[in-house]
This record gives sequence, structure tokens and C-alpha cells, in this order.
Amino acid sequence: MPVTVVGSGNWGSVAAKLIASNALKLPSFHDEVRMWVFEEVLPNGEKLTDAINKTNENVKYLPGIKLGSNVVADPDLENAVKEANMLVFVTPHQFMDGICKKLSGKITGDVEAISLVKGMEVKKDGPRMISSLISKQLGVNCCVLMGANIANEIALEKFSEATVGYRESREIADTWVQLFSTPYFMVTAVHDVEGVELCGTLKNVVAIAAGFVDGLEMGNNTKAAIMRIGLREMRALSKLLFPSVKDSTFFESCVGGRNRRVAEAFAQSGGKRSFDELEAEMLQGQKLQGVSTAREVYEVLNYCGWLEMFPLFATVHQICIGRLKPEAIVHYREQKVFNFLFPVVFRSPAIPIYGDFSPSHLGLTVAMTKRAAEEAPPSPDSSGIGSKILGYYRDQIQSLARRMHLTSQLRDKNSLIDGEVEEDIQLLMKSDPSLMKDIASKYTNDVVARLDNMREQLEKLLDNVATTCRTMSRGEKRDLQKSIKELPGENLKRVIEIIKDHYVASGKEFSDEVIVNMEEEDSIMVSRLHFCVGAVKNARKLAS
Ligand SMILES: NC(=O)c1ccc[n+]([C@@H]2O[C@H](COP(=O)([O-])OP(=O)(O)OC[C@H]3O[C@@H](n4cnc5c(N)ncnc54)[C@H](O)[C@@H]3O)[C@@H](O)[C@H]2O)c1
Ligand SMILES: O=P(O)(O)OC[C@H](O)CO
Repeated sequence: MPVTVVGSGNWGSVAAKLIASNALKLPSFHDEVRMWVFEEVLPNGEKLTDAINKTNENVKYLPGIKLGSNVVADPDLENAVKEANMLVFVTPHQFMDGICKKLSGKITGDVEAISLVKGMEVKKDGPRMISSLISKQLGVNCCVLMGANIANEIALEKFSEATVGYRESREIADTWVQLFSTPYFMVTAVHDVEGVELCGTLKNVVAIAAGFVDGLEMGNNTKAAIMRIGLREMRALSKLLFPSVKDSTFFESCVGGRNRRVAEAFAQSGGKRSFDELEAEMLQGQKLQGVSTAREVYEVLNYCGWLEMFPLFATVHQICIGRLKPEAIVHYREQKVFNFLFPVVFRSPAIPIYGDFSPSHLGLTVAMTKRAAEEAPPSPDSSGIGSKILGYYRDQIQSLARRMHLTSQLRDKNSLIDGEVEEDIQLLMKSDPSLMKDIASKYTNDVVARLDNMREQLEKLLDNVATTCRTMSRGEKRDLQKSIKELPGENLKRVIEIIKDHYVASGKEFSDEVIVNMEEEDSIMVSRLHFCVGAVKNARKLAS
């Protein structure tokens, strides 16, 4: 079987080297391995392709490493692929659409493909992984190969491993395993294309986050925490987009690599130098995937309404585009809690709506700090049981929200859900509408009851947290008063509710004309108002 490698960057060249050594040893593959080269003219005026064929080295993207005498560089894409029935795609993901368009309709016969490309495309109807772009545009089956694979280390034959993800045939996957495996490069196969591909892709966003932490010299604990949280978001997002993704697929590292290195330099410059500038200066033609992947992931999250569920991914993108400072990489949690929590509370139909309200009715005489919007009053157990409980309920609500979203997608024609599931539901709706109605109403009641229950628990939890907060100073309370006066009408309803609940719980009389003297109010109520104002400010910041 003739093999062609489409791409000849850093990893593309190493892939060609691995394949070339096996092609010579294994009888089922042709000895000669073609490598398509995006033609460039080197500073000495020589064409890159000519230099590779003359020296047997990719002098620009992998200098100092012999590729194998059976590697033939070819600058003509169509010519490079025309004989092959095993195609290995390995270029930066932003070029894949153009490459597939050029090859569309030109791939005939019994051809298998594999993608080593880390990245995704975002279309109007959702994300598309590069393997499906290849499959759809070229009409071929496409596996993937991903791993913690820093190309330069594999080029030096340091031990590494990778995973082939396959969709259709185990036999084809095993052929790819054979083609790539060497004593220093261990390859295994799993029946999970999307899981493997998303791991490789999303890992680059986490690597950017890890680079920020390194650039700010935040230390190993912080980096480990960010990587762990990143892994959690990788897993959650992969499962949301592709429910078939397997947990066992999630292992990667982001301690080395270009994404991490350039992000480190970005953070060291305080975000003043752009990624484009640093990429050009530090990588000399090699391409980062993490920054564009962060943007693509952000687009998907934004489109699906999932931004609050993936605060680390969202934060990485906002840092990359300069909307947030690199230091925000460790403040993503506050955004997560406040932005998510309060909109749920605000929107709950269980909250009574009050009539006309103006803050002056409250006669607020004391206020809290303006800083309080960003810095919640310090709680003695911020790393202990309180935050664990808060995390638990937050996770519960998030998982519920995810399920609700997926359910709503089932009714959406542009669904990201597998077509088969949609078809089953359509069929059931036609054949047994009353059963469908019963299931839907049972599910809705269940969700509403659970949301109500969680809301109640959250209210109790917030009261507990507020009990442990220190008393606010007069200045802080004054600032809170000012902030409350500036709140939009719909948020003021929530302020009234907090005050009313408190008054009722402590047996005090409450009417529309009640005057609240913040200095005399207990600290639980003041803290609750403080949390509420902070949440509104954060939500508005994100929306602006
Ligand atoms: N380098 C690694 O350590 C490594 C490891 C695993 C996976 N990957 C992934 O492999 C993929 C390819 O990365 P790489 O490291 O081989 O490339 P690279 O970043 O080293 O090099 C960039 C490549 O893009 C080519 N190019 C530039 N402009 C182009 C255009 N307009 N059209 C087509 N090609 C163009 C260049 O000629 C060069 O071959 C990426 O998705 C990357 O994430 C890289
Ligand atoms: O050097 P990076 O950051 O592009 O990462 C390369 C590979 O993806 C490492 O697995």
C-alpha cells in the first residue's frame, strides 16, 4: 500500500520519518513515502522541497534529523496523493479546509485516511472535527492519531505513546498502529474517534492556560490545579458534544510544547505582545493551534449557551484576545459561580415579582465596599467545607443545565445530537404522541422539582456562607448602598426579595415602604446583598 503524508511541518516531518522506517520493514507498505510540502523559498533562495530531497532533512521545520532516504518531498498536492491509498493528514488545522477543497473529487478507489491534526472547525450548525471534515469532503473513512507527542522529542527517539481512534474497522486501525509503531513510539487503538480527537484538540487550550501560569510564575500547585480543571472541562465538553466519548481516553500532558511556551511569553509581556507577533518570532513558521482552538471552542460555547459551564476555556480565549489580563487565569472560578448562580436565581419563576420599586424607598443609609463586587467578604473556610458544598451544588446545577440543553436540542433541527437519536424521537412522536407527552411532562416536572430543591439548598448555603463573613466596615456598606442604587430595575426586585425574606425569617414587619438602615441590619442580610450586587456586576461585565 502506498502512503502519502499531507503536511511537512514539525510533526508532519516526524510522522514521515516514523512511517518511512516502517514502510521499509513491513511488506504490506510501499517503500517510497511521499510527503506533500507547502512550497516555500528558503532565505538562501532554494526551494524547501528541493532542499528536503537533496539533504533528506526538513531544514526549516525539523533541522538536523534524517527523514529516511525513502521519503520523497512533493510540492504538488494532487500529484502527491494520486497513487496513495493511505493518506496521513498533518498540517495546522486552519489549512485543512483549503486542502480538502483542493482534493475534493480527486480521491478515488480504496483509500483510508488518518488525521494527526489537532483542532476543529466551527460552522453555523456546530463544531466539526477535522476527521469528519476529511471524511465528508473526500468521501473516505478517517481515523485519528493523537497523544502527548512533542515532535522534536519523538524525532530524537525519546519514548512516547499515542492513540489511534477509529470509528469503523478495527482492522484498519491496526494497520495504522503498525505503520506508526516503533520501539520508541508505542501506539494503541481505541474505538472512540471523537474522544481521541477532542483530547488532542482541547489539550492545546489547557496548554495555553498552563503557559499563562508559568509566565506569571504562579508555581507548580497552581499549574497542577489549572491542568486538572482543564482536564475536567475537556472531558465535560467532549461528552456534551459527543456523548459516545469514553472516559478512558482522557490522558494528556501540557508541560512542554509550543502552545505552553508562547503563552508563557505572552503572560511575561503582561499581555502587551500579541500571540501573532510572538508566534512569528518564537516559532519561525511553525503554527500554534491553541489560540485559534480557544476561539473556536469559545464560539461553540457561546453558540450553545454553555459559556458559564466552561469558565476556564472561556477565560483562556478572553485572555488571548486581550479582554482579560493573564492574571485572570486563576480568577475564572468567581466568574463561574456568580455568572451561573445568580441568573438562575433571578429567572426562577418561584420568585415573586414586586410592584414599583425605587431604591430610595429603602432609605439605605449604610453601604458596602465597591471592591466587594470583585472580592467577596472573606470567609474563614473558603477552601473548606463551605466551598466544597457550593461546588457540589454548582456541579449539580451545571449537570442539570447540560441535560436540559441536550433535551432541548432533541427538538432542534440543527441538533448537535446524533441523527439516529433524532430520528428515533421523531418516530416515537408520530407513532405514540401521548407516550412522548407523558415522558416529556414527567421529565420536565422532575427537572423543575430538582431545580427548586437546589435553589432552596443554595439559599441555605448562602446564608451559611454569609454567617461566616466578617462584618463590613461603614465605608464598605456605603459603597454597597451606592451600588444598589445603580442596579437596573429587574435586579432590584431580587434585592427586595432578599430583604423581605430576611425580615420575614426574623419576624420583622415588611411593607413596600420599609426603610432599611444598613448599619443596623444583621451581617447575613448585608452579605447576601453584597453577593447579589457582585453577581449582577459580573454578569453585566461578561455580557458587555
Ligand atoms: N509539532 C508538534 O509537536 C505536534 C505534535 C502533535 C500534533 N501536532 C499537530 O500537528 C499539526 C501540524 O503541525 P506541525 O507541527 O506539523 O506544523 P508546524 O506548525 O511545525 O508547521 C506549519 C506548517 O504549515 C505549513 N503551511 C504554512 N502555510 C500554509 C498554507 N497556506 N497551507 C498549507 N500549509 C501551510 C508550513 O509549510 C508548515 O509545514 C497541528 O495540528 C499540530 O497541533 C503537532
Ligand atoms: O507544541 P504544541 O504546543 O503545538 O503541542 C504539540 C503536541 O500537540 C503535543 O502533544
